[in-house]
Amino acid sequence: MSMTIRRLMRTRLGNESLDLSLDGSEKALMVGSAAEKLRELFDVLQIDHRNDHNTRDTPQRVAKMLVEETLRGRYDSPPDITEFENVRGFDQLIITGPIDLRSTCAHHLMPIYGRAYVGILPDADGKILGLSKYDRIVDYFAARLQIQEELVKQIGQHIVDLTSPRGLAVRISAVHMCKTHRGVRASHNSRMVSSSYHGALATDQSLREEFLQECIALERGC
Ligand SMILES: Nc1nc2c(ncn2[C@@H]2O[C@H](COP(=O)(O)OP(=O)(O)OP(=O)(O)O)[C@@H](O)[C@H]2O)c(=O)[nH]1
Repeated sequence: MSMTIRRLMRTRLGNESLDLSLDGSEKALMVGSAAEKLRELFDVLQIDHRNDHNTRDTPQRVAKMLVEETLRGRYDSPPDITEFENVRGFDQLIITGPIDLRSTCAHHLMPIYGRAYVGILPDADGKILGLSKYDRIVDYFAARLQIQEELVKQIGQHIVDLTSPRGLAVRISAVHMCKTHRGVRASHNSRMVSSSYHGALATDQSLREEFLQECIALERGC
């Protein structure tokens, strides 16, 4: 069996990335295999994708969407980051958001959508991360099959590993369509809020309050 195929066949948790990102030809191979399985699924569901003008290309379309869009955070490398010298030794809380969040529920494969906020307490002797990179990191981890508790932790841990700040907070407020569009059919306003705190933001109550107040103010501004 070729290395390429073996790499594609390795299994991982739904919100973990592969050890190595996939290149274009490996992704094409994955899309083709997934499309074939989706055609089988349509057959099981008695959807005549061969003759139905609406669903004829849907298996291929869905396979491409999964590999290249909604689950791409499993197959791509993490976003490149730009760091700047913290020449003035800035050591106060920075809060960025709202960051639009688009993810997929691990249980029913339904969309999760909402907003993320990141609070960073930089190290005066450390580096400063380019602001847009927080959005890219959120998007990268969201593009997997997720549950919200693990998503906030993955985002937070990645930023801590990259930049070693004195403190970090990640907060997500999101609608889970597995709960609003089916099952219990909850209100479309029903949200889940979860946070992950690291370093000084985990231990210093006043810093957490400052972060939460700013999140509320930023949320109100939407
Ligand atoms: N804690 C947590 N639960 C989630 C999240 N996303 C979905 N869920 C819940 O996970 C559960 C899914 O497991 P099951 O109870 O086996 O699913 P189900 O029988 O279809 O349940 P219903 O959704 O109640 O119809 C549901 O209660 C979902 O609402 C999440 O991010 N965090």
